[in-house]
Amino acid sequence: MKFISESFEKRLPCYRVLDADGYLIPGSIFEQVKKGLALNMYSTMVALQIMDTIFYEAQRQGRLSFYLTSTGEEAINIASAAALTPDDIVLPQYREPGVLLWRGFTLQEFADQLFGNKDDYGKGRQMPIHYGCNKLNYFTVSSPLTTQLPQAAGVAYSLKMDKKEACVVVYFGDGSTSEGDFHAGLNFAAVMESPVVFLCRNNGWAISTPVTEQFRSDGIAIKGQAYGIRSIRVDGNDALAVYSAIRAARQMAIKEQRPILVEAMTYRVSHHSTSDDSTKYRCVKEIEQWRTEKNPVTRFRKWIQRNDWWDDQNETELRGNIRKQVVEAIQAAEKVEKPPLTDLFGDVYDKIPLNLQEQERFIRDTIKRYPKEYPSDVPV
Ligand SMILES: Cc1ncc(C[n+]2csc(CCOP(=O)(O)OP(=O)(O)O)c2C)c(N)n1
Ligand SMILES: [K+]
Repeated sequence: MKFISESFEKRLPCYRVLDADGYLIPGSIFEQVKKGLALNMYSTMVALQIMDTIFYEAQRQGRLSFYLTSTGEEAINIASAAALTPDDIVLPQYREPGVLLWRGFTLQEFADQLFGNKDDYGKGRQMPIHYGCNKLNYFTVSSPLTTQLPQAAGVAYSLKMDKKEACVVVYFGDGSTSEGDFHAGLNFAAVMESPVVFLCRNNGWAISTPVTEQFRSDGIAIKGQAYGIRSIRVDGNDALAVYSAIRAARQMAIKEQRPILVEAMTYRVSHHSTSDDSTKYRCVKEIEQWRTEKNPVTRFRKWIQRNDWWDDQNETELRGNIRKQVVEAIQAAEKVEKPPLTDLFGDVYDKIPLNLQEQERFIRDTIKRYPKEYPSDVPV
């Protein structure tokens, strides 16, 4: 009689290419990244940083109702996006706007969604940061955690039936793996042999819940094996490692028609969102260390600068340009009128159900009674 041990003698290794100081680790195997691609990746990481900083401040000024940054997870966002082709379908959680940025979503399109104006594709019906874009193969962010995983298994199965040269990439956090949908999604994809890359951003925290209170396993990658899914753990703050791992995962998913699980180790440097103060549950020293020494954008910059592809002047120009573009996008989005009130109720159900009809009557009455409390520019 032999029980399988609940623990492993050794933790799963973590795939790395660049060390903490941006030097190539001798002997590491990785996909070459040429100058053009490297500079595009770096510029987009910086754009994500700046977009996050300015939108976050706009929320603090009361101009936006909500915001959430990807600070510390720029390499996972951009390097994974760079490893895909535009035909690959993305099912995001909410901390991956960099994937959309990489695919060409403009700063104006981001700002329009955040302000919920009439140019927003969601017609202002979603909270800020719930981006989505049909033409860029990016499903709309949905707040209920982990619903995107079983959906991804299904979307990938449809690619399989259509014999497409593409896969699905589905993003989620460590906390999301505690939902039943995580297990349903992995098992479904394994059994149905769906070409999907499950990309877990293991950033240590699910709002105030640390991973130590989330699971007793050696992280997430090990769980793939239990479902019969090939898996890897990768340093999520190492853009070259993320790029290579996702390229390989995508290739295997499509060629071998199978799911792959990637666990990217990182840290959520920002507060969970603008509704959170993370210094209430974690120490400031830890946050600062990840913001500075372990910063994925700085690490990648050291590598491109050592290759003589980048200098301080390039940096100043890039940052100045992007800052200007973000501010202009905010100013333009603020001026665009809100969608008409009818859009709040139509366009979801074929026939508007009774409870929604009642809600519509209620809000119209309320606006009539308290006209000063509602913006006069909302067309009814
Ligand atoms: C089903 C469900 N339960 C709880 C929440 C509330 N909630 C929103 S974000 C979050 C933390 C998720 O953490 P994780 O998946 O690790 O992603 P991260 O925010 O760290 O990127 C929680 C609990 C929710 N949105 N949906
Ligand atoms: K979801």
